Amino acid sequence: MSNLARIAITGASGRMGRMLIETIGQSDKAEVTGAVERPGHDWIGQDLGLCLGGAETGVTVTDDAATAFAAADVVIDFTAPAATLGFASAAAETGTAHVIGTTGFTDEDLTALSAFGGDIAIVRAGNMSLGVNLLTQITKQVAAALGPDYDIEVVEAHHNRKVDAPSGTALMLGQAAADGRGVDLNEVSDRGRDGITGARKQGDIGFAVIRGGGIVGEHDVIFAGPGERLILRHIADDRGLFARGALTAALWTLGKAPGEYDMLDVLGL
Ligand SMILES: NC(=O)C1=CN([C@@H]2O[C@H](COP(=O)(O)OP(=O)(O)OC[C@H]3O[C@@H](n4cnc5c(N)ncnc54)[C@H](OP(=O)(O)O)[C@@H]3O)[C@@H](O)[C@H]2O)C=CC1
Ligand SMILES: O=C(O)C1=N[C@H](C(=O)O)C[C@H](O)C1
Repeated sequence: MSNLARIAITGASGRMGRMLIETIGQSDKAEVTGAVERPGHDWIGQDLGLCLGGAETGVTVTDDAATAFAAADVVIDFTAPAATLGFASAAAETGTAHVIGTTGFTDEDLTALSAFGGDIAIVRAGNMSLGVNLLTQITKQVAAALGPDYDIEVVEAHHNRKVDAPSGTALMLGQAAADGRGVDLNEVSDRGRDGITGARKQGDIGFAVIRGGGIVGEHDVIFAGPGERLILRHIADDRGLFARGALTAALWTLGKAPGEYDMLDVLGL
């Protein structure tokens, strides 16, 4: 019997789903034992490897999440908010840990997700990379050190297929800046400027969004002060970065008590 961690992938045909399958395929610690797609998807009932244009894997793509999750130790989920809520419920039913990379949740979604942390280990992060999670810590530190005459702006750029804005990463960085300043992000965030907006309000944390081409993910945190600007930047060069982070998180959940965790917990930052 294999001692590899058994992983189910949701949204298997998506950009991140494919990258996760490739990354886990190269790992000597884990294997893909389940692949889930939405009902009616072309891949349902087909062998996962053949769907991806490779050799047969023996894993049949399914729309029955509960059955796929029951045969796995952990689910890795990069899909969409409504889908992830359903998958969290199924994972809680089967007692399977859930690693969530999906972004674009509302506050209500996040409250609903939290409830499942009582049943299973959930790791959720808007960005699974070491660099971005380190950057949240640095952002918090810089925001705490600089006074209110340093305006904080978060600028993010992504590919033209991305459906949510600002990105999950931008929101993590904005939250870190707000934490550093000891303020509530909801009260200071400025997320859309157009027309006669009036002057910038001191203390606001602004968000600006660029969408185009195949940009994997770029984030700047700008501290614009009197006579100087400090810019903290992260650039993701390829999606394998996020998949490797998600695999690290998945392996970390093995044997973990139920609860809500993030990548700071996983990475020990
Ligand atoms: N945390 C991180 O580090 C990262 C997070 N992300 C986030 O991950 C998410 C996915 O990104 P990406 O892979 O680029 O997006 P894609 O659109 O390429 O992939 C999403 C996949 O999820 C599937 N899906 C949607 N709803 C369901 C459902 N109900 N049941 C089963 N499958 C479903 C889609 O299927 P269909 O095509 O049929 O809709 C698609 O295969 C986004 O929220 C993105 O922001 C991305 C990269 C890194
Ligand atoms: O949709 C993406 O592609 C990405 N989404 C995440 C986000 O919303 O921050 C992470 C990464 O930047 C890529």
